[in-house]
Amino acid sequence: QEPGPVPMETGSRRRDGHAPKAGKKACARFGSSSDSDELSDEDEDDTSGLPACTPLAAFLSFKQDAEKSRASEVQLETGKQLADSPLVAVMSHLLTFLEQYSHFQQLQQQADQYRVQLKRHRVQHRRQMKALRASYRQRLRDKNGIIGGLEEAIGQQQSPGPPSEGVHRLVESLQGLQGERSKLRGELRLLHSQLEQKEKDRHARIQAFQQQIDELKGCIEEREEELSRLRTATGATDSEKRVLCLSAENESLKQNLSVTQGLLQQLSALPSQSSTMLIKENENLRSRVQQLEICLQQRAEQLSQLERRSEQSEWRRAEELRKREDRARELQLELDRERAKEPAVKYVTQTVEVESPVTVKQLTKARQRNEALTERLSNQNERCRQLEEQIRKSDEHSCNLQHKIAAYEREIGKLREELLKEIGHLEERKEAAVRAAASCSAEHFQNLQDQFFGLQKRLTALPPTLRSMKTDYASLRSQVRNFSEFYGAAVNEAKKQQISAAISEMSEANKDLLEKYRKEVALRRKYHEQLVELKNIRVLCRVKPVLKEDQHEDGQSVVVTTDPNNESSVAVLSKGKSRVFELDKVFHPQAAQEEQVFQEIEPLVTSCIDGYHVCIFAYGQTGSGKTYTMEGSVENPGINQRALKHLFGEMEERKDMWSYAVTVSSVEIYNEVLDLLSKDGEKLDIKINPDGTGHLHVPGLRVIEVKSFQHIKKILATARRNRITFGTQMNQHSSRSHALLCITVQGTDLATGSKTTKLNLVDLAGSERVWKSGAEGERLKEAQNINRSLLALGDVIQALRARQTHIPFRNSRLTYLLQDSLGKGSKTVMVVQVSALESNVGETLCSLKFAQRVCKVELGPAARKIE
Ligand SMILES: Nc1ncnc2c1ncn2[C@@H]1O[C@H](COP(=O)(O)OP(=O)(O)OP(=O)(O)O)[C@@H](O)[C@H]1O
Repeated sequence: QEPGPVPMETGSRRRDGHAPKAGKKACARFGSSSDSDELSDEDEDDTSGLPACTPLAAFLSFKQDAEKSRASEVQLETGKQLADSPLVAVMSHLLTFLEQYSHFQQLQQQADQYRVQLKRHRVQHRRQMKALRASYRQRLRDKNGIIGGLEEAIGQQQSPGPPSEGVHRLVESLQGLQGERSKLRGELRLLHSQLEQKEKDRHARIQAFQQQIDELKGCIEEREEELSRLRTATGATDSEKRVLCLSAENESLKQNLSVTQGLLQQLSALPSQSSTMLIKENENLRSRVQQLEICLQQRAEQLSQLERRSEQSEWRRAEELRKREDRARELQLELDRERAKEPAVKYVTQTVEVESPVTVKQLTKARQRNEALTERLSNQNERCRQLEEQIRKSDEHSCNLQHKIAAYEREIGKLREELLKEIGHLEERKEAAVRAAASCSAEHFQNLQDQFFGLQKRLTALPPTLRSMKTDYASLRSQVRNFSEFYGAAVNEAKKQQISAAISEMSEANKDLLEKYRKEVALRRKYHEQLVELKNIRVLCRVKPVLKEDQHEDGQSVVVTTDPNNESSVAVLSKGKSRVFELDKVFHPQAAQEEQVFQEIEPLVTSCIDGYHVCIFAYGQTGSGKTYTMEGSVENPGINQRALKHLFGEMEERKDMWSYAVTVSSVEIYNEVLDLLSKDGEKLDIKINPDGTGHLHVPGLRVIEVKSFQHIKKILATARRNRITFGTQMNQHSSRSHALLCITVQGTDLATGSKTTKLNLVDLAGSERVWKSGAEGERLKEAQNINRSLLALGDVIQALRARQTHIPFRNSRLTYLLQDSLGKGSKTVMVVQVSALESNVGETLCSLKFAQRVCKVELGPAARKIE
């Protein structure tokens, strides 16, 4: 049963586990909320509830379809379907996982929405705070203006004259207002600090909330990862874990949901707190305004009292003035009356003057009194004028004050209206914000509740599914267990069969290979023998190891290298270039005398017994190890001794069929030909044998017949002792001559006749550069002779290579003596000795070039010397 299209594709979360673009965008914006305080309109639009078409809905519809089709399938093919039930169980597993996955997606969406909502609330709160602060500032400014105006008025009142009692009171009231203002300022500061504190608390709470959301998100992501892992992974043992994990996840989801609800309630509580704070502040402001109004009314009353008092004092003054005027008029009238009675008075006065001095005195007193009264009257008049002036001024002042009070009252009325308007506006906005937040919170709460109920329903529906999954899983596990056993047995069987087949195949192949290898070896041997027979000259190269005594120059490097994978090539590094020489065989510096070097020579020595002339000679610069290779040391003998030992061994093996006679002679070519085996070092010469064979011989040369290997060892020791050596700068025991050990083997077989063969073992003197070896006098002469004879050998080789008709054997005693060995029908081996040191690179190159030339020489097929 195919599961059909994957429902995840229709959801807002993609298969690769990334959040959808809108959600991501909201997250990114929320993360960078510190950068921008304002929330864009787009953000506000984004957060209007859950999406209508969720992946869960799509998934559920898909699941229903799948279940329907599954039921129909079950009805149709009951017996057959039972066999496929594990597959169906796996499908239901997968569907449950998908359900969980879509639920995780929903949770994440909710978390995103919470974040956006929180941000919006925060922005709104900030706006409100900002407006409140601005209104406070404005009010403070207005009050400052009012107080400034009052202060100005007081200053104006104080400047013209001495302040009256009313003015004092006004100043006092102004001072009270100023105190009030400072108090208000203090309150405002307190409010500011409280606001800041609240802001900080709110910020901390928002951060804590954000952290919780992040944790929730991380948890959801972990679950997602785990789900994806579970989804991708298959296998029987994981299913049980999956069931446990899912139940644990459901529990944690429940907890998360309750936490989120609590956070939401907190969120919805936040705007109401801010609104209560605003109401309180508004009330405070109103009470302040009322206080100010009361204060103003009091001041108005005070002013009216002042006016009344001033009116009363004016009236009193006017009354007193009137009384005084009346009195003055009465006095004037009395005076006039008195004046009118002048004669009588005059008479009386005269009488009085005449009659009584007492009366005169009384008269003067009366006059004085009259003058004082007149003065008093004038003073009273002056005082009245002053009072009138003062009354006029106080009238003017009170009029001004009344104007100002009216203006203040107007301003206060305006302010009150504005303030009321503002308060009303703020209240409206606050109520609208509270209403919006409450509706939004209620809506979200409702949504969350719905989801919670949905989740609860699903959770209640989960256990039977889990039980069915468990049973399916148990059956699957038993199947898988049986399958693994069966599979293991089958695999073991197959492996055994495979292994045995492979072993038999391998042994067959090995047999074939062995056979082929044997054939190859035989063929190689055959071809090699054919080649040797055809070419009959082989060139071997031996590289001398770097010894301690050779490193007398510091910083000498090794320039000759051998290739372990290619035994016929040697490379020389000269002037930064590597030159490779191809020879028949190259021995590496650590090659042993027996194991490597002699083994290569051994077949040739054997062929000497078989009836061939064999010549082995060592060539190379002085000190390169020629004598070491040919003679060797007492502990580690060279080719000479090993060849003779091998020869005697072979003869011993063939003694039943053959009888052998071996003779040995040894000559040294040192300026002259000398016999190394005679005691006095007799001088000899090379001649053609008079026996008619055309072979060369040295008349007078001591030829010793040897019977055993021990005997020959003694002869070799004698020859070594008699050989001329001197110390040079290149070699402490430099051989100053070419030494030739000539072994003649005469074998006799009654059936086939007899044969005589020669084995020439030649240790040539080393070529040397006299400026290097420091040769002088006798050594110089020796060196010249040596080099001359080696040159002659080079010429012979060149002629042989070029297949010239005339080979210049007679140009030197060396070539003359080696004529038989280098001529046609012989088997020859040249061992080229080279030094690996950089200081000898020139000589090494010369030796190797010569060796390569020799390599190209063909002596023609070897011929058995059977008589
Ligand atoms: N393969 C080797 N292993 C160890 N020592 C060696 C080897 N080859 C040469 N020597 C040492 O190097 C020194 C010089 O060698 P040798 O006398 O054989 O050189 P040479 O070519 O015969 O020189 P000359 O032509 O002057 O007689 C000797 O002391 C010898 O023991």
